[in-house]
Amino acid sequence: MSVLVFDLDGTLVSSMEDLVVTLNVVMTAAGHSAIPQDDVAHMVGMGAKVLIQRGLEFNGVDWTDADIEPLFEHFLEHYAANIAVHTRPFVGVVTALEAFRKDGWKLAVCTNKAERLTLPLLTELDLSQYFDAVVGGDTFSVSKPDAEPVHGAISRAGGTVTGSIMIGDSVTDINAARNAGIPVIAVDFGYTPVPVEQLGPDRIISHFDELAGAVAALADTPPRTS
Ligand SMILES: O=C(O)COP(=O)(O)O
Ligand SMILES: [Mg+2]
Repeated sequence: MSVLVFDLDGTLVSSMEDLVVTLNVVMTAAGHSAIPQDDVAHMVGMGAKVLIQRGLEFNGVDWTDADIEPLFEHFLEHYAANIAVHTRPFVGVVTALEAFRKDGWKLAVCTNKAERLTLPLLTELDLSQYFDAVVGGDTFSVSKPDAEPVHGAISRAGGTVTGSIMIGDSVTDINAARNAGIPVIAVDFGYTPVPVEQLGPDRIISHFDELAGAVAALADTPPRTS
């Protein structure tokens, strides 16, 4: 049984505005400057702790692990309370997920967002029902681009690595898919400092309407491992 493994932020959902609001609440409360959204878009994809670290570096602040913890706690508290103010599924997501399920695909989420944020966000947006498994950045001891969360998502969804496909928006997802030994489709509307064209995904889509065609084209392609 094959699994479509979806990244979350920048792939299934447009979450940038809510992430920026929370990051800037945290930054300004700690006495640092707010960061413009276009710059934050280059910092998302490795979870909230890395987002905070990159935000501090953007503000020229030297940080230690001890500095990050209270900011992370503040981030979790504020983001959990404001998780879907602006965040919505990208256009065509629900139609595509329904069609894939009808066609017999298992579906999973594999995100670097913490599990305790990921599950409520999916519920809030009425997306939980479509997924056989949800893996967050802290579900396993390692996160994407490591292969383990991708393999974990596939096995928790009841599927096999062979035939499964990753869909993501950043270098982290593309490398995670490569490490996991599965093909990867990149969306070109997500959050990445490097255009996905330069990252060598197996296919690129610009709208969820194009996903079925890309999946069909890859379904019988042997996996690349480099
Ligand atoms: O950085 C994050 O919060 C998670 O991002 P992802 O869903 O793109 O893995
Ligand atoms: Mg992403």
